[in-house]
Amino acid sequence: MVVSALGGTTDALIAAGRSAAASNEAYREALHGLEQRHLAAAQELLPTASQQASLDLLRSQFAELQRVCDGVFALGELSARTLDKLMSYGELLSSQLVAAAAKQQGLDAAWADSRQLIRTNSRFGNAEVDMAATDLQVKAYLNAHKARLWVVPGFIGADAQGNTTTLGRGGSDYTAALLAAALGAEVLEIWTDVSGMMTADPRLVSSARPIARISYQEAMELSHFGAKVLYPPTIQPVMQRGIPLWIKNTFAPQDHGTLVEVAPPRTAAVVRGISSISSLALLSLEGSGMVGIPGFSRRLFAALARERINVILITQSSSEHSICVGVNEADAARSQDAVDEEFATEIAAGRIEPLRVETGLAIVALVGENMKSHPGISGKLFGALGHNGVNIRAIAQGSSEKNISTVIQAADVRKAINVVHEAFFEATYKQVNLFVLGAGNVGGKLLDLLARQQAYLLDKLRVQVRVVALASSRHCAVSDEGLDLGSWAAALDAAPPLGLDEFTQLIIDKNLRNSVLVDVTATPDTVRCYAPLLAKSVAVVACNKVAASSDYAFYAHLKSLAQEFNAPFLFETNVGAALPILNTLQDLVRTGDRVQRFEAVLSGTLNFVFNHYDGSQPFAEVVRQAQAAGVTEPDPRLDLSGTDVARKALILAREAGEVMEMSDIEIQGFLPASCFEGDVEAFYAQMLREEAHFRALYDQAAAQGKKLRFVAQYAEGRAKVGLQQLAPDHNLYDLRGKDNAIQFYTDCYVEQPLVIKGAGAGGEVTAAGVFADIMRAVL
Ligand SMILES: NC(=O)C1=CN([C@@H]2O[C@H](COP(=O)(O)OP(=O)(O)OC[C@H]3O[C@@H](n4cnc5c(N)ncnc54)[C@H](OP(=O)(O)O)[C@@H]3O)[C@@H](O)[C@H]2O)C=CC1
Ligand SMILES: N[C@@H](CC=O)C(=O)O
Repeated sequence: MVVSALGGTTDALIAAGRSAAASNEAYREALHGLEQRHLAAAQELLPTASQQASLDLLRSQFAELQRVCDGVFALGELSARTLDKLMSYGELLSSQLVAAAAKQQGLDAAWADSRQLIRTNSRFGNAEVDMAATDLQVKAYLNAHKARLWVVPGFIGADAQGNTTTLGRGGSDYTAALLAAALGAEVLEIWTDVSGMMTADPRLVSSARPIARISYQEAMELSHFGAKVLYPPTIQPVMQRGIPLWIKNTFAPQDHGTLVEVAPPRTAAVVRGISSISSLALLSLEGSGMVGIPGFSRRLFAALARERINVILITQSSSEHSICVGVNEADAARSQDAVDEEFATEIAAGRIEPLRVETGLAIVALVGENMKSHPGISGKLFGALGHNGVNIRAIAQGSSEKNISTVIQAADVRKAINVVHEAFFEATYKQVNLFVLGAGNVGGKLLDLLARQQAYLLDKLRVQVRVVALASSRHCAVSDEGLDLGSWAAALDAAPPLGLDEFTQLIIDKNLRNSVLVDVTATPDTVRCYAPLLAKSVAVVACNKVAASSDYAFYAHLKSLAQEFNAPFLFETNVGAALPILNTLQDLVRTGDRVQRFEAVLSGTLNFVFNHYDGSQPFAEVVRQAQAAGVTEPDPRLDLSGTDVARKALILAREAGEVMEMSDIEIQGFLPASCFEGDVEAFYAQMLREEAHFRALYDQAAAQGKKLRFVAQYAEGRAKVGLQQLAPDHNLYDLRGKDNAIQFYTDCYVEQPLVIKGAGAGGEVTAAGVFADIMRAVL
């Protein structure tokens, strides 16, 4: 049984040593606290009658420890050798206590000093183990001494001169593995405080889960990074002897834990886990003077090795123009000096550049032995990162394909590791983070719809939709866990205001995976946040038509940002609400078809009005009913003037490939100009006064058995919108309620048009269309 120190002891001993070296007498107090803690542990562990020997032993060892620290205090210096000696007390004390307790339990137990077992070199602080000597010492010791249970301090060893050395933080696991290997143990169990190796660092990924079985190679790859469940060197000794290694949780022994073995059974998951390492610096040695000349890499690595700088990742492009290595950020400055000195002549001659050092980086890596037989793994990895705006600075993959490493900005690690985890672990749900602007007619319906569908999405699609921020023009509610959609209105009412720029910055700063801006306002203000968000790979879903019908240059800029940054910019509901009009048009264009012309009824409001108005009640009253039914724009004059239809015609023409501005659309209005003087109430009042005008329009059409329809027409680069009287044989005659309809004539649909028809306005259907766009953006 190998024992590590009581929690926090090693750190406390280091701190005590450092204060002593800094002439700070606080070390005495610290040692006293540690002593009390160990004495209390002894009293708790052993029966009163048999405590004395252990208490005496502890006191004498603390007296020794005190003398060592007094020496450090007197000298004002803490050497690596003395620090190793200081640190060793943690394990020496705890293991002697455990040995005493084991004997008390009636076990045939004995304590062995690992300094007599583990032989190392004299590199104090992180000594290297002499495996052969250790093997011999362990066997010789156990042959010479007899006990059924040996209790041994972990973490420490001794050099050939008998000086105490340490094996690196977490080194108790390593001690156990060395002993298991020397003894040819049947199994090695590591009892720790987590239930095994996890698919990702659980501090970063809440859905990370324990890995039941894993190969030595995979465990080695995972143990280097992230949540260090296992001290990395631990695996080597047991792997060489094929000794199975269990990682179990002391606090949940019933949990399965992780079995590390030669060949775990194949599972559906080709990726076993995802590792991450922060505080990385990328060193780039570049220059045309390197191309085709052997020896540059040897000199680069030798310069780093001389400084004892550990290289974490290596990559070189086939052009040989640059070599790139990843090192610990703490080693960056020393690396720069060492490499620039090594290549001083070539740098002076301009053959290579001084070493370029970039800090603030991190590695996210996929680990899995089965990846080698599966194409598409790296594609999926890069796709998942790319879709979330995570820029990959460097890539490394050996031909064994056990590990695919990507170097990214440290600020992106949490997002990156989560999207990669979502992409590779089926049982994991995908988290979608919404930032919603607008909670009016459509916005409110959307939030209620999300509330109703949340459970379905989680259960059936494994998608967790969260509204992280919700803003109206006066309030903004934010919740990192996602707002409770059952009470969004109360949360919004109680929330403070937030400006649009701050709202935009909030989305960028949160840097959450699968982020979507949802614009369900009608204002021109909000569209200014689209470009900065798309440039951060945040998807934009808008039923607000302002952006797509603004200046062509702005519309085209947003479309190109969406393409460049892999961020969907979706606005299906801009035309016909949830009817699949824009998606169908995009399919036509994508497949090389060309729209020759289209004819459409695109205003739910006007269709509602002309379907309900027959002179039996005032025209203005029917418009009010349309507004009450939620089909009009917040300002109904946009509908009645034909502007809303013109915007839709413009968006359709642009999506068909036309470069067109709003001023190119001919709007043939049918309302007297007087209706547009004043505010919305004045508008209604004036329509009432103009009732005769509307009655005349209706009567003329009805007299010929025709219906009034406000029609948008586009043909060969020209578009117009206006009121028409349609006969019963016209495709756009037979429309109910707030229906929209469009007929496309294209190179493929020459005689019989492609017709799309159905409810084309209203809060519910529009909300459903926005919801569909959100899903399209993230799935
Ligand atoms: N109705 C329909 O059938 C269809 C509608 N649409 C589009 O849906 C959009 C929304 O329409 P509708 O829901 O009726 O409009 P509403 O007027 O009912 O709601 C608009 C919402 O936007 C909020 N808002 C306004 N300015 C800002 C701002 N600067 N920042 C944050 N929030 C803001 C408003 O807040 P506050 O209450 O504080 O002012 C309100 O919550 C429109 O663009 C419309 O064209 C698209 C297709 C069909
Ligand atoms: N006000 C619009 C709503 C959808 O865009 C309409 O009437 O069609």
